Amino acid sequence: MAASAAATSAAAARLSRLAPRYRRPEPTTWRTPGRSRVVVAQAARIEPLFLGIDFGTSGARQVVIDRSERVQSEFSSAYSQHESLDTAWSSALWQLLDAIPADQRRRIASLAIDGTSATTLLIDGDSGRCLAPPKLYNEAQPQSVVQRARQMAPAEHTATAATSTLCKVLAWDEEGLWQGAEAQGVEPAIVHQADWVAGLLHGLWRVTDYNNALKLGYDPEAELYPDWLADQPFAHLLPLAVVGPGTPVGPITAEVAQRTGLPPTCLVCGGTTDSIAAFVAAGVSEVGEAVTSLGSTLAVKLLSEARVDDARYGLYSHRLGSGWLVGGASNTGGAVLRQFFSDSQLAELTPRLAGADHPTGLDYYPLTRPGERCPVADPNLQPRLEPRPADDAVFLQGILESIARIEAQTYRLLADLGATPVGRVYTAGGGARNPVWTAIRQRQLGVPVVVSAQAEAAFGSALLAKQGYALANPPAAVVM
Ligand SMILES: Nc1ncnc2c1ncn2[C@@H]1O[C@H](COP(=O)(O)OP(=O)(O)O)[C@@H](O)[C@H]1O
Ligand SMILES: O=C(CO)[C@H](O)[C@H](O)COP(=O)(O)O
Repeated sequence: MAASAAATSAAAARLSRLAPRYRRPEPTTWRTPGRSRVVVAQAARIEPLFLGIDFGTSGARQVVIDRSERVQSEFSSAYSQHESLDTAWSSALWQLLDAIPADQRRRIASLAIDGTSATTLLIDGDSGRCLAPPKLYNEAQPQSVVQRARQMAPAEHTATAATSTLCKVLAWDEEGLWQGAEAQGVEPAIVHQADWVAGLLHGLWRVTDYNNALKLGYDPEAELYPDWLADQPFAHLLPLAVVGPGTPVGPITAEVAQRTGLPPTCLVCGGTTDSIAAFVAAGVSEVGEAVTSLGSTLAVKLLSEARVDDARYGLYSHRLGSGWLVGGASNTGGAVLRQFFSDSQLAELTPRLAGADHPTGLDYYPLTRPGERCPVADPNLQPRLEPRPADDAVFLQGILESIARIEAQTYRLLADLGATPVGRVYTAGGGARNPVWTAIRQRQLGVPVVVSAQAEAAFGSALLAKQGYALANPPAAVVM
């Protein structure tokens, strides 16, 4: 324990030395002749822009917005299928940054990144190099590891889910991976996908946000690692700084500024998870309003007065400012659709669907492979996609209806467990573009399903970047 305590203090000392190098530009002051007033005004500056980057399952997207939150440009990049995950993610990042129009790139004042939740990396804490293949958000870990998590964490804590970040850390612990790296003089560290991508830009490898840290076991209310986690022999691997989404962290490195053309003062801010970024994008503010992310997976986020945390059903509560986002994420979703239909085939088939007034009666559980996270946490739940009708339009509607049924079941379960009942649902992700699916979902949910002006995760991260810039650049004081 002494060794790990020393390692923790050494790592903490190193991070403090790496404290965010961000220096607020000094406002310009001058004395107006003949009068005692001092007017403090910001130096004339270029109108800033804010960049949000969403690292989803199938690809990454970015949005650039201005102070009025108008979209100035956007771009997406599918991940290469022929590279390691981390290489595909870094390639996508540089492609996205290169795609920002040059006249906008030099005005990017801040950025924020969201990623898939519980996608976990074991890295060299000095260089960010991966020490093992990343473990994706939906990769369930062995039962032996789940048992260890259940022994150390509170009952039904989300960190005890087989797909949790904690279980992934315990799997590497059981394999002796971090211990082996340490024996070779490497400083191993645990980060999430969004943290790692941000590290490529600011060079800080021990920083995360309290949304991504939830499934590790971090307590976002107390803002600390609880003793049951901090006392573990691997605790020194955990992120040393846990910030709120949109909190200023530090500027990009000089090398990144040189490589990308971003200004050297471009501020990297605390990120979040993809479904929470979508929630931020939707601009939801009323308790009882919710955002369903219909991407490769189905993620549900409901603004609730009461927390709901129950790993049996894959439900947990994320903090967002002073509120609680209750929900969970199912393995069902667009990835199942993509197994059978391309996006263009979906667009072609949708007008042929019978629609909400003519249900198919098909009862599927659409999964790409065995294993479900929510509304039931069962790593062995089998996909159910039979019988397949001869008509693809009927088959497609059967899948859409079944995903809608899982979504409605999740919201009902949240209400049964004490969450504020859902009153309105916004939709994010690729599935939001399907009006027939929206009508089917509305029939199942029994509440309005509305399209928000913006519900894309990248837009939500851009709003977080704008927030971080404002925190680092408070309005100038005018002293008369
Ligand atoms: N017209 C459509 N109707 C329903 N689903 C669609 C449609 N177009 C695309 N999708 C689905 O959207 C998903 C991609 O959404 P996206 O938000 O990019 O996912 P992710 O960010 O999880 O990779 C795909 O799995 C695809 O099947
Ligand atoms: O399914 C996912 C990938 O798209 C993630 O699990 C999703 O982000 C939900 O996680 P969280 O509720 O922690 O945001």
